[in-house]
Amino acid sequence: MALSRDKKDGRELRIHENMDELSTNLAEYIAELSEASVKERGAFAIALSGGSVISLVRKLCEAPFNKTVEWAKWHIFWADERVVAKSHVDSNYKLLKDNLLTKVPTVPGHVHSINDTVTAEQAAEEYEFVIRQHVRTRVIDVCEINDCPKFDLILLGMGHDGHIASLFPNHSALDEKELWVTFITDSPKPPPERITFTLPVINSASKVAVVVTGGSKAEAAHLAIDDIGPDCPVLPARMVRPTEGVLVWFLDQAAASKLDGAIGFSTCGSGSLCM
Ligand SMILES: O=C1O[C@H](COP(=O)(O)O)[C@@H](O)[C@H](O)[C@H]1O
Repeated sequence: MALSRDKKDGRELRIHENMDELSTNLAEYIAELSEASVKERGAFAIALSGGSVISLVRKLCEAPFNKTVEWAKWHIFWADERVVAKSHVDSNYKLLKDNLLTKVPTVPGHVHSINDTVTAEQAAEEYEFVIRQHVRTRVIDVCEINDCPKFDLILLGMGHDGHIASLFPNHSALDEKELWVTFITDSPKPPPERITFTLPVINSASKVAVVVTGGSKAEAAHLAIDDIGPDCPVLPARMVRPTEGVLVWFLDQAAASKLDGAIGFSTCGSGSLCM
């Protein structure tokens, strides 16, 4: 069992001894949310990002998840996408297709990737339109506070610089308040052209999970999670604060190594961490 720590403000930290434990715990979490959403609303609307988190969701292709999850009820979106061809190695769609979509019985018509034949600006506009249609039919729930889409789960990774989705530090896209999906053409991490959910959409989700692994992201995890005080740099990951929803951080021990109190994490039995 992973160490689970609840922060005062409703955030939850789950710290895992190794990647296998993390991916199992993440798969269980996603499967439980899927089951609950299907029972309550008849659908599970999930938005995923790209990057290293996708190798961790591969566990869903294994037993028991491959058989128990109601894949036909999944409606799959991307929290961010690189504006490249779907067959390109940088495509977040291709990453998920290769790692999950070709291995479990999702419904092709429920997989909502961007139009890769238009500009980043047009792709963002079209993608927002697609999401609006799904909110209208309540395949995606709606947040009563701001009428934003309320995804059942938004699954994010975090970059070394603290970026989430394609929202990078000090970028004007972080200030977007009206649009649900915006575009950038100057991503500091290649490729430059991307579309991304905006913070209002991310923070309207029912559940947001941020997955961070590896010691090279430990400093960013510390700056994103701990109470740093007024001099804290503005990290996009720190701006993930679901208004009504729940935020869960999934970390491995290396990524958690610089968190306040990390000195007290120790192994206490097979696969467990305790403080
Ligand atoms: O460019 C991106 O980077 C982040 C983080 O990727 P990682 O490989 O360092 O985990 C990812 O979450 C995002 O979707 C992607 O477009």
